[in-house]
Amino acid sequence: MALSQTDLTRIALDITANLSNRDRFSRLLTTLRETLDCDAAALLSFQGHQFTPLAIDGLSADVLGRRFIVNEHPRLEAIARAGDIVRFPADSILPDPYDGLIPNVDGDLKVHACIGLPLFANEQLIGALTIDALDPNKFDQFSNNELRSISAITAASLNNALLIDKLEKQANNFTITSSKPSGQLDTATEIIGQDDAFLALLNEVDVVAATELNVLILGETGTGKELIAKAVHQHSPRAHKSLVYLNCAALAESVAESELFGHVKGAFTGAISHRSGKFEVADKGTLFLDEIGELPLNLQAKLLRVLQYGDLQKVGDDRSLKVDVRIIAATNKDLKSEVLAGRFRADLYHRLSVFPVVVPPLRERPQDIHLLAGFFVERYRQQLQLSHLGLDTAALSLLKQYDWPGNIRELEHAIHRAAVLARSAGVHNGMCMIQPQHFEFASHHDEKALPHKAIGIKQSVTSLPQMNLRDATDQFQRQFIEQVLAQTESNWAATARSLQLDSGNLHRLAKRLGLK
Ligand SMILES: Nc1ncnc2c1ncn2[C@@H]1O[C@H](COP(=O)(O)OP(=O)(O)OP(=O)(O)O)[C@@H](O)[C@H]1O
Repeated sequence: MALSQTDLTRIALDITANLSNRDRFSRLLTTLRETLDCDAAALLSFQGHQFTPLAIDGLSADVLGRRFIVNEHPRLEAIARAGDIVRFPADSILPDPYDGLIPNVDGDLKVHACIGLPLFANEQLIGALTIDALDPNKFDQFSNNELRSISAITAASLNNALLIDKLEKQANNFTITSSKPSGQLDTATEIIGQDDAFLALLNEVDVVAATELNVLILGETGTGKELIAKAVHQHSPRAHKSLVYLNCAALAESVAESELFGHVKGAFTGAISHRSGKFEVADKGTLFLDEIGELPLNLQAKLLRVLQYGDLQKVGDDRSLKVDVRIIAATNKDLKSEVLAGRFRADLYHRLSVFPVVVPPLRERPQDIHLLAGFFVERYRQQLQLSHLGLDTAALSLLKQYDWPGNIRELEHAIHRAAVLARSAGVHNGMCMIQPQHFEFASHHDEKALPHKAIGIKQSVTSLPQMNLRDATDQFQRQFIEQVLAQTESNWAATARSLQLDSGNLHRLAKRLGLK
């Protein structure tokens, strides 16, 4: 027997230690790695055809943020189906999901020892433990029965943790679903983040969601305000009703009032039929007013009236209409200064800011960078149909050094672009690796605190030659808009005027370029 009673007792004690789940699982994995003398180990939970890493040891930090959809990863699929320990032959042709993800080991993991231990509770698969070693004979000394004992102890611990999570409604695996129009399938977006401040925010979301209070979501661009707004709605008693979205920055002045409140036939030239506004569509549900700081003053007065009395008038109609709508508003502006500057009504501000929620910028959540990076790497691995996509250690540390003025959206775009460049650089040993040079900011990352706006257009044009025309044009537009935005202190309406663009068009362009 290769495993002693003491080893098993040590494993059992580790998981009963009075620690948070996260710490308990990391400790368990460290003990397992030492006991089994393996090079990498991972504990994953299983839900809805997906494995989610809960703790990893010996693997690249970004693995924690990856979400492994079972039918995309043949080894994990084999573990999920097996019902018992799976020992993969050292030369198994099934690709290993961790290929290239063991730091300091060349991308090629092809011949190595790998065992999967499915974890069950009441005959239901709740997770898996995977152990990998570079020496192909490493695990020969352990009998299946010994491995089953480890599996049973781990499964019991995981099951307990999941039950506690459920009871406490812990918010660290918040998932929100978004209904796509025209009968498309619902997609789920997980809100990734384990930083303490971020978990506190998710807790606030849970608390306020249960009430009828209006919510004001504050935070820099790209921090995830829209995702938080969806989470508030989906955790609220209105979840079964609509969540209606309106971007106040994209409202063309001529139709803004009708967009919000609707119009009756003949109200103005072109009003050939009755039209419901967003408020009416959101009746009994939630209206999400994104970029509320951009709402023109005349409409602020009308919005205030609906919030005060719950009734509205359609354009061209004298009658008023009662609506029951919960408002969630979001802005990346400092609304208090907007009030002081006379650009935002104080009374509306007070109505909206009953429950302000502040989403922290990514640079204040440094521990979440590798999670989010892993999450997006796996997303673009799938989208680009690559069998393996890794982020090398230097690239990951570069991501951690950068200050992310465009926050999570910028990180997502950076990973997408880097994945495309890594793919074009070629696949080696079945592995595609994202490296520091695949990030746009790599060349000036020493100037960490340097905001985007300070990067001279001329300077970056000289570093464009390996791009195609479209990417180069996008980059130029992005930087040009950023410079004008900097001059207007992030006032989108003023930026649109300066660029002589319609604000709706600027909004769409900025979204496409990843600026919004
Ligand atoms: N915690 C998170 N986990 C996973 N994805 C996230 C998270 N936060 C944001 N994202 C993703 O980042 C992108 C930007 O998020 P979102 O649109 O919610 O930001 P925002 O703060 O509303 O931006 P803006 O102020 O520019 O409208 C989206 O693709 C979103 O899905």
